[in-house]
Amino acid sequence: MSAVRQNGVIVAIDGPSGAGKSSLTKLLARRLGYIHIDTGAMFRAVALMSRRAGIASDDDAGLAELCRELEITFVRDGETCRVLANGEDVSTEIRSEEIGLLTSAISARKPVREALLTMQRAMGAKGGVILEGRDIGTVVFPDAEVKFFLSASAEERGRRRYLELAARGDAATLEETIAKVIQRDRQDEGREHAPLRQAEDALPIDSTNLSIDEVLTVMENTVRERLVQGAKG
Ligand SMILES: Nc1ncnc2c1ncn2[C@@H]1O[C@H](COP(=O)(O)OP(=O)(O)OP(=O)(O)O)[C@@H](O)[C@H]1O
Ligand SMILES: Nc1ccn([C@H]2C[C@H](O)[C@@H](COP(=O)(O)O)O2)c(=O)n1
Repeated sequence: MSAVRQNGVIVAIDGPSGAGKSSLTKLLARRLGYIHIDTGAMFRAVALMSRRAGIASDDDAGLAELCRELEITFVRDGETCRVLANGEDVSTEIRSEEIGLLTSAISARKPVREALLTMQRAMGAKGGVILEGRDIGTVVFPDAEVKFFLSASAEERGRRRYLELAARGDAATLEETIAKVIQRDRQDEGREHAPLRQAEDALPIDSTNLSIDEVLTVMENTVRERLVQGAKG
């Protein structure tokens, strides 16, 4: 356990698309009174702003300039958290499947990762935070006191995403959705910079056959045990 941070420990939750990271991070943050940092939303905001600016996903100079001018902030709105890009609420627009796929390409670019790495470390340095993403426990905060790697089968993650899309009126089929999940897994795992992988000291949780509440119980108990261990020194 590293030196005690000002506001509590840092919790890292990494894993592939549709594993349940955002759902569990929101619930765990509420239970612990911690701040939820959705790093995927930050990459999505960059992707959205790059598309608006007509910057190609492989234009590293253009993306670097965009990130230098971009301020991403999270603001609480009741039970939800809104994502602002230069003060504009982009919470809904960044969630489209089109932006999701563009984000996977954008997030592979080194200038984007370097810029968001600096922002994420600044957001979480004092602790009392839960960051969810693909590289939190391996790159952003390798010294995080608690790390989880949350996964589920591609079929189960595709099913979950399919239900989400159907609820939004999206006509994508289950087979198409599973294929897109697998495509994004390959892109996130196969990229050169900060690929998706489980940190050696992360607790793996396979949620394929677990409810959200069952996963939450494992996570909360683990964090609280680490907090007690840390308090003992
Ligand atoms: N253990 C679970 N059992 C059943 N459904 C789940 C479980 N975990 C999450 N879900 C559902 O799966 C969908 C995707 O969850 P969530 O958005 O939290 O995943 P994610 O890992 O953050 O995905 P992404 O990285 O693509 O944003 C949501 O509708 C959520 O309610
Ligand atoms: N720390 C992170 C978080 C996200 N990404 C990439 C991976 C996804 O392709 C995309 C969107 O993430 P999501 O909102 O679906 O969790 O952003 C990353 O590379 N590193």
